[in-house]
Amino acid sequence: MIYTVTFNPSIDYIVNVDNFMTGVVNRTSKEIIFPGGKGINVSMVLKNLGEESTALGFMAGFTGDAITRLLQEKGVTADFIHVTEGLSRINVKLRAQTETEINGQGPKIASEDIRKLYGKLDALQDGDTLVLAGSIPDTMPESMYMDIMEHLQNKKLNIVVDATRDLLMNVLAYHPFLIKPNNHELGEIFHTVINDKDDVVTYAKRMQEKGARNVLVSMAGDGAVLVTEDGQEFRAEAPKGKLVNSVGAGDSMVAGFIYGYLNGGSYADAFRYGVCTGSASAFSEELATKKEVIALMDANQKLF
Ligand SMILES: Nc1ncnc2c1ncn2[C@@H]1O[C@H](COP(=O)(O)OP(=O)(O)O)[C@@H](O)[C@H]1O
Ligand SMILES: O=P(O)(O)OC[C@H]1O[C@](O)(COP(=O)(O)O)[C@@H](O)[C@@H]1O
Repeated sequence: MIYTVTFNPSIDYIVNVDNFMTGVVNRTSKEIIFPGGKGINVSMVLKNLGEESTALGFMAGFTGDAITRLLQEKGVTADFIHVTEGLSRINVKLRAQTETEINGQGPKIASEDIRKLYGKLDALQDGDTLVLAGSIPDTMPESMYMDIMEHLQNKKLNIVVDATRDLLMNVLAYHPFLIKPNNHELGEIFHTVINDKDDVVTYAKRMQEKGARNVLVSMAGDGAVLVTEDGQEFRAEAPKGKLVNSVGAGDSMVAGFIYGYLNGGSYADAFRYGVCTGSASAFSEELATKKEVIALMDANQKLF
């Protein structure tokens, strides 16, 4: 089974504003609402690819109810813990001359709620995949994902972590199966600017030295790099296409990687599916469908 955990789900409010200006009233030319948050996006894309998963995490308030309902409509199995203080986030994605994101803080999660999550995680069995993805409300310790990995360390799980800074760095000692920073996040960790794929490989290997098993680094329109625990190295340019909505492209890549790994059985398959699923989401308004992913893979065989 695949489980995703989203500590901080969101409603993604994506607005287009032509000629956006600060300090005045702007009007939208288009607006869309999607359920979001990294683990939730992974679950939704897995569903599109035909792979079942259970989305775990925390919901609060009317926004939490709306996210739960939207997921139900999409047929995603979810088992969220409802918390009482605060609201699930509304994350604003402003598409104007440039793209700007404003991501909220999220509700208060009490220690009793964390105990409930551990209760659900105790049902995981050897061979399961667990995705810990996204930020956590800022009232929570940066050791949160590490604590979960420590709690589960006696089970043989493939744990995927998509997080930034200390939340990510703290888990490395517990040998996550996969981490997926983007090139900017990877550079930030080492206080450097990453310029090209050679740099990406260098710093991805440093993440392996710190404990990560496989490191997938996404580079938006510049493609991706994967270094694996068995010493393989994969590089790919991104498929070419018209960028429509990049929100969720990284999460789609994680879903594609898991799907490719579980169904193809090799890191080469995982990488190919990861890149094409990320790009298929970037090229469409909504998250990638299986048809879009397959079409992109067929058209881009030379990239891999
Ligand atoms: N403009 C784009 N053109 C083609 N592919 C893209 C584009 N943006 C994202 N992708 C695909 O999605 C993957 C993840 O995107 P990225 O923006 O790096 O993730 P994140 O949202 O986590 O920063 C990329 O590696 C690439 O395969
Ligand atoms: O938990 P964080 O880091 O604030 O990110 C949450 C946001 O990231 C997303 O999951 C999209 O992530 P990606 O574009 O990196 O795939 C949105 O749905 C959500 O608003």
